[in-house]
Amino acid sequence: MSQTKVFSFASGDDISRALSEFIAQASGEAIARSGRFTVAFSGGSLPATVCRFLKDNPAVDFAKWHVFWADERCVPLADSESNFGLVESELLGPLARAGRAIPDGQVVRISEALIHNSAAAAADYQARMEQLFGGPLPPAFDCILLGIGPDGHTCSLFPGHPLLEERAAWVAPIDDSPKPPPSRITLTLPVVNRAARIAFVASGAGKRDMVRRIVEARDAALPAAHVAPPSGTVYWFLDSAAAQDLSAATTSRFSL
Ligand SMILES: O=C(O)[C@H](O)[C@@H](O)[C@H](O)[C@H](O)COP(=O)(O)O
Repeated sequence: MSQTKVFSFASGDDISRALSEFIAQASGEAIARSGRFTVAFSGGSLPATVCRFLKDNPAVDFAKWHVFWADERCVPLADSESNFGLVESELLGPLARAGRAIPDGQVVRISEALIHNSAAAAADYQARMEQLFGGPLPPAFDCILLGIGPDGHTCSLFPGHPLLEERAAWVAPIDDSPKPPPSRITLTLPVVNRAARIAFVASGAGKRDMVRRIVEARDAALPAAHVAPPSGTVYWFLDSAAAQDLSAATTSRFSL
């Protein structure tokens, strides 16, 4: 059974400070155990929220990080729609300028040569994952950072989409994403549900009903409700507006 911990914070800065501590701890434990920290980022508002203080956290040994994307849009890396681009501007660039760069070979981007063929891009991305993690079991990331959409999607796993049933591929293509752009690659549930830690990050009143339906009602129509790693923990980092519809008993004081 996966464990769930739900934290509510007064401000966006408080969420970002807590995420910086949380990720520093996850990274420190993983590096002490295995010599590396494997992490996957989503796009949307998440990279800015996660990296605001993290990029300056002196406790983090970024040289040991291996960075992946939970989902990526099939666009050039320099495109404003690129999820890589968000993490580049919020974390990778600032770290490099501060002399604390994550070695480039440990930053696993979508292959730009394959963005016009999402199936090939997904297969290539999975092959590069396999080089690091081996097989045949799906990779067990140390930490996956997820957002939720207004329809309850997470990664690029959308309500009612056949990709929710994918059990073989670790990385899958999607060419009919209801959220633009339509062509993307995404981690699948078998990978997401092997992670040691999942952190959902959501803020704003627009997410409050969705958060309640996922966290309390476990509404199976919502992809994010399928995130339940049997040997991992799911953490929710919410602002008070997004947490507003949750019962007081659901949230707990932030502690690591
Ligand atoms: O590529 C993407 O679109 C994202 O990875 C997506 O899954 C995102 O995390 C959610 O849509 C939430 O986005 P917001 O945090 O911006 O609401």
